[in-house]
Amino acid sequence: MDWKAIHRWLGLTAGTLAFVLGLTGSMLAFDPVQQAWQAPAAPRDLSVATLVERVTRTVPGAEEIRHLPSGAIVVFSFNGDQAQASYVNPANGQVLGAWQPSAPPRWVKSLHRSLLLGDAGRWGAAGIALAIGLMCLSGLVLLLRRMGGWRRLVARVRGSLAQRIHVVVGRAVLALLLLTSLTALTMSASTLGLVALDAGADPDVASVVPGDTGQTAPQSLPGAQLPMLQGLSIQDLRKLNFPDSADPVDTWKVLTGQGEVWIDRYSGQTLASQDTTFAQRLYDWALVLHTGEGAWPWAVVLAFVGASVLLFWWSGVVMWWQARRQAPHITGNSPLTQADMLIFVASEGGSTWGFAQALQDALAYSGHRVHTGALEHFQTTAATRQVFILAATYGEGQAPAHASQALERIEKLGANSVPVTVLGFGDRQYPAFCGFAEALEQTLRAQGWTELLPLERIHQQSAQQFARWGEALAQALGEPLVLDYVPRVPPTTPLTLVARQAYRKHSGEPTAILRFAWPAQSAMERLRGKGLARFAAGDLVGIVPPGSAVPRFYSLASGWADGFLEICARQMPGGLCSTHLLGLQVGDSIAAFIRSNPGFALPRTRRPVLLIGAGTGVAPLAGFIRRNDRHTPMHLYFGGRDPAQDFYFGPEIQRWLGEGRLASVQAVFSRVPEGGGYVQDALRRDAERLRGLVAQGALVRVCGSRAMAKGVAEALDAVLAPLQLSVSKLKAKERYAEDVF
Ligand SMILES: Cc1cc2nc3c(=O)[nH]c(=O)nc-3n(C[C@H](O)[C@H](O)[C@H](O)COP(=O)(O)O)c2cc1C
Repeated sequence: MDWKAIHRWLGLTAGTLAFVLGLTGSMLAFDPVQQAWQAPAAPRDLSVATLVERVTRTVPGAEEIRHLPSGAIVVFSFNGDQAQASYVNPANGQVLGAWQPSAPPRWVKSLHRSLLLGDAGRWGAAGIALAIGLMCLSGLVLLLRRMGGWRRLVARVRGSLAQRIHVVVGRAVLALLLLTSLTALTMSASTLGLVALDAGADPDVASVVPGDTGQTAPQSLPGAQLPMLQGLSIQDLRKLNFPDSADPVDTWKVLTGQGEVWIDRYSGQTLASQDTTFAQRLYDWALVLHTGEGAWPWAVVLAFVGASVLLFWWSGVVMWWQARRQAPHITGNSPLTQADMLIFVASEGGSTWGFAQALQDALAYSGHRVHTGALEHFQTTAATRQVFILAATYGEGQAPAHASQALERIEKLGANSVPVTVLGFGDRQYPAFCGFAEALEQTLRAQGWTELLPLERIHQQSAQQFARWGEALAQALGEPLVLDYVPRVPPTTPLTLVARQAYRKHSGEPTAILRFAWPAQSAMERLRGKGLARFAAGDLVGIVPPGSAVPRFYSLASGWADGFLEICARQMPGGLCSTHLLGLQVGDSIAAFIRSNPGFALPRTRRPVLLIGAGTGVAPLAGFIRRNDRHTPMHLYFGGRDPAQDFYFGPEIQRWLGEGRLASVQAVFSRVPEGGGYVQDALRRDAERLRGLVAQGALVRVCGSRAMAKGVAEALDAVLAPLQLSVSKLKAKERYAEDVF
């Protein structure tokens, strides 16, 4: 079943009306809260008989006593021709003031119940309640799929702001919202007459007038002397009707949660009783659960649930809009049966379609007929010469929703001689990096499909990595091929260089720590989301060099709170961006934007933190240490080549040690005698100590080249084996994150 389509379709249609119900529901929820404040609640141990006695004294002509869900007591009376309803203090019967039926304006109620459309509207409102229930169910399925199962349901949420809001709010209120929609349906069923709640006609009862004594009119028993009322606690009473003074055969009528009872006004005997039906009890429960009547703390919860619909609706629409913007608009698609090159895509957020378009354009440019489609349509035709699968991974190594059946489909199809090449898209911060692409690769090979290129895995939609894959592809095809993927670049802000510290002036590639300032922003600009986004150490700054549309990303060595933006840039041979950066003079500007890297950010923690970095990879780690005002025990392992050349942040590191921001540092250098080798060698030597830190719950952050990160992971796997732990287990617990380049 396509849960996503159901969820999205319902959200965009019924969701907009659900937003109205949520808003009005929230407003209505204030009523029980206000009611609870209006009059004192009756004490628990008060008997109805005592209350009747007090009321008879203070309210002449009392006809009815109601015990409101809020706990307050209201007495209805007739004073001459004047009907009155007053709050009464149950402790002494004193009249407190006139009773106001209900505070919220009628139209709010009417909008909530029937959209101001009478009976047809009631059906509409019930339909929306049903739709909300279905959205809750489909939402749960999608939530589980996104997070990767029940066990990971509470894990940190990733994605765009709208996605995070949708998921976080969903986790908090899904069950409550489902309950609200079910209770609404229960209530609608009775209002629409689908179930009968009437207990049936009142029994035909009458008080028996005692035999004529010949002198006076027969005396009614005062309410205070009725045995039934003496034994009835006010907590159980809902409503008590006094016998009509003008009708000698009228009776007392008592309504409780259990049912109705009629009492003879002379003898105090019970004349008849009627039990509450199951349907009535159900309705009563639904009423309390849906309205919070008589349970003001619950009403407050309901107000939040109502308001959450607003957030759902807004974030849902934004998510839909974002997905639409990224939706596949493949241009220049050839018909499947005529294409010699097929591209199949599996994407959740839509970005992989952009890569497919670049591949399609490049292949078409070299004269191929190319067809691009979604992976669930995987197939080959007589014309097919090559197949490429571009697949993103979600959840814990899962397929994007639309391609959830693709593996099974491929398993059922027999292989033929057409080579199928898989290109995975993912993020190294997830334990199952490109897990779905790997599963596809395995299945295809097991089925006997050949390949033009082995599986390649693209980290964080890297345009550079994709271009390198394109070069390998061009070589394998024996054709000139240029993959020109132009990512969508957010608006940039000019940053001005305010300081630079150069390293390696004499040998090796020049490197510099560059510090930038950003233009001042007014509060209004910030509100409108203009200017540089706030950032923390470990987030990325995207820099668009002049003459290119493709940004390069650098890890940030500072946070917004530091008041400057700092990176450590190394000259890449022939690198457009690094040449630009290293050529900057103080006062020059660059065009930049922020990309958050939430998986790598360091949460506030008291646990020990193990920071492992090599070369310029120490930059984000330096940013973490710089902000460590709380003196969390941070331990740094730094790997360089030569302390005279590339001990980046060396003097600062010494200072941070002295200030207690850094608990210890192990710096090793691979190109000098007795330098200590590589950083992974230092880890192996410190195995015992590291096991101790990890056993204390340490968080680990690793930053550096891909080869270095691999070496570190292997070394730590060996170190942690005696603890029955591994890097992938720590990753799954979100205790280990890498930032590799
Ligand atoms: C909620 C969520 C879960 C993800 N799970 C994984 C994962 O388990 N493994 C992985 O390698 N990448 C994972 N990613 C990263 C995406 O696969 C990666 O960003 C990909 O480029 C997105 O492509 P798309 O926009 O076409 O869907 C996840 C991303 C999100 C937002």
